[in-house]
Amino acid sequence: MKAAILTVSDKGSRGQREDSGGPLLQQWLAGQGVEIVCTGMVPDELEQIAAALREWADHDQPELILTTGGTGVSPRDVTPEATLQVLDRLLPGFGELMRAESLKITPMAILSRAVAGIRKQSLIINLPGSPKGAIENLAAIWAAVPHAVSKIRGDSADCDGIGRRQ
Ligand SMILES: Nc1ncnc2c1ncn2[C@@H]1O[C@H](COP(=O)(O)OP(=O)(O)OP(=O)(O)O)[C@@H](O)[C@H]1O
Ligand SMILES: Nc1nc2c(c(=O)[nH]1)N[C@H]1C(S)=C(S)[C@@H](COP(=O)(O)O)O[C@H]1N2
Repeated sequence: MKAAILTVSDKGSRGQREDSGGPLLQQWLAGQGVEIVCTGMVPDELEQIAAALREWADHDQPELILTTGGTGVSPRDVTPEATLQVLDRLLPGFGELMRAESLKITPMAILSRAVAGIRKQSLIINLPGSPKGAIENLAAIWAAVPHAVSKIRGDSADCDGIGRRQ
């Protein structure tokens, strides 16, 4: 599986804060055997976020595109709106499960407006900006990702018993 990671951060883009979220996600994904083919950082600007997602989904075509940051309630948090602009199809369950699992960790999980969905052949998932939060959310939904990306690409794998909790 190939993946891309987009860090959405005003401070990071201004060089005011080292992006620790992006590299941590790369490390976690490498542990799952995922090849990182694109990484990038943009400020919390809707058009820039949307342009990066379109570019990667339409040209680089990684199976998985993760964003980290900008999913909260701060005035400049617009990652979900940018993501919805570029999606062909919405996958509500990813955001639902991320919030449900995160609520077991922090009540602040209700502040996450993260969305996920499909653009062409890429699965796009929003993660929160805090590095710890990003990993927690990714781990919460990871069991469904390999099957999701194979079905998005038209593989005929059937769904019976896939990832069933033991
Ligand atoms: N607790 C944290 N520790 C380290 N880095 C963080 C933390 N929270 C956020 N970041 C970095 O900021 C990025 C954007 O996350 P978030 O949207 O929460 O930032 P912010 O705090 O709203 O401010 P900004 O958008 O200016 O970075 C993250 O991808 C990560 O690189
Ligand atoms: N698992 C988990 N989910 C989490 C968090 C966290 O620390 N752990 N942070 C919450 C907080 S404080 C916010 S503001 C929202 C959105 O974060 P973002 O604005 O950094 O994207 O994610 C929420 N979801």
